Amino acid sequence: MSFSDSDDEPPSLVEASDISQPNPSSAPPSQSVRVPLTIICGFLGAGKSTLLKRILTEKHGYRIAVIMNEFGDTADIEAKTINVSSADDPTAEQTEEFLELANGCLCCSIKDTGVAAIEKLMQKKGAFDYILLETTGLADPGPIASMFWLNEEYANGLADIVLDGVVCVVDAVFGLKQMEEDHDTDDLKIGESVRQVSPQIAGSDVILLNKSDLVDPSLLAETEATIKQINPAAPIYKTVKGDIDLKHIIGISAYRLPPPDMSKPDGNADDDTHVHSEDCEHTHELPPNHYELRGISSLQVSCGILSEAQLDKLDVWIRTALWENKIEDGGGGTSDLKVLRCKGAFTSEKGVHYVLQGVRSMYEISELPSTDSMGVPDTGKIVLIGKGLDDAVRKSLEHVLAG
Ligand SMILES: Nc1nc2c(ncn2[C@@H]2O[C@H](COP(=O)(O)OP(=O)(O)OP(=O)(O)O)[C@@H](O)[C@H]2O)c(=O)[nH]1
Repeated sequence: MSFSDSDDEPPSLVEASDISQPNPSSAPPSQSVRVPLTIICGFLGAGKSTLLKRILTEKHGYRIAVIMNEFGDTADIEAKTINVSSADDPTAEQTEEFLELANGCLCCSIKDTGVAAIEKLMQKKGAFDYILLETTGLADPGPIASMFWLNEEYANGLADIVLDGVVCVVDAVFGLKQMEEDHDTDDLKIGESVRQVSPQIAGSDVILLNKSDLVDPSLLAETEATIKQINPAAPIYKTVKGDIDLKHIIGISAYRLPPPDMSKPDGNADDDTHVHSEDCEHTHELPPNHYELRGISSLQVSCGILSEAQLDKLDVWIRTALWENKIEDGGGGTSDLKVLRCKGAFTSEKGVHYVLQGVRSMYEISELPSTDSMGVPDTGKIVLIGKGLDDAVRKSLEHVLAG
């Protein structure tokens, strides 16, 4: 099922996407295979370009098209420059440039990350298996993610793209300070300030805590704990100069599979998804179910096996929360909220595993194919990330999930 607040019609079933995985040795994908795309966001100077430069220069065997706002100091990479011209856009040559790199990657420099530029990249489909899209340091990934997610209605190139996930690079030196500054605003307005880093963390599926070489372990642990409180569903990897195994950031199918920490009933991330270093002295507590912070916070509610009636009630609850930005608080009143991102995994009494994914007002509840449901527990969990997620919201959701 997929829904958005612009839908007037009853929900309709959407076919599971044909998601391709990176396959370095294979022939170019056929025209029918959708190209996965990962959005990379992060605050100014956090290390996005450094991560992308690493991807563009290392021998990893992937044929990745990287879309950057500018080449910067990667321009000296041994490469063949391709000019792109288009009959309908004579200025394309001035605004875009492609570099074919020795390691098989395709680097695309564009002045903006608008639809037209990405459609132009898709004209070269077959030359790459994967797209990484760097946003500017100020961009909230939510609207861009929405554009690529559930994008069947887009003509031309975009419908051939499937959103794989959103990766946020957080500056280990300044990240905590930036998150604290975000909490100076405690209303329900999102994106009022272009300086906010918390919406980027909230909207991401993986977090890279970069520049971890520059801070002491206690600050690193405190920053990590605060990120977890904003977004408990995203694994956090501590990195130096973007040094990360690509399998952690690409091909994760974040919009198709349950979040990694939901494969465990207690909600804690797998050790495999949480990289510890020898300096990593974890004195911090695991995040509580509800983090009472001004600004963006998160809420996790667990549930047992759900009846069909409960599934219907849950659907109505989510729709009301996401589309009307309010819920009934159980005492005859309503509570205002603003959900930026929601994720969930739960099981029906028929034994069907469902995955909930939501980006702002868009959401989807899809059946998890039996091939992906191995090891997924019958107990479920819903995670909401946004503003106004107070105790009344938690109780209201618990009430729906309890029967
Ligand atoms: N010591 C250290 N320096 C880093 C690390 N990652 C990036 N840097 C440096 O930090 C500076 C900023 O890194 P960039 O990769 O340009 O950051 P960015 O997020 O792309 O910056 P904007 O494009 O301005 O948003 C550069 O001088 C990098 O060399 C790291 O892990 N450790």
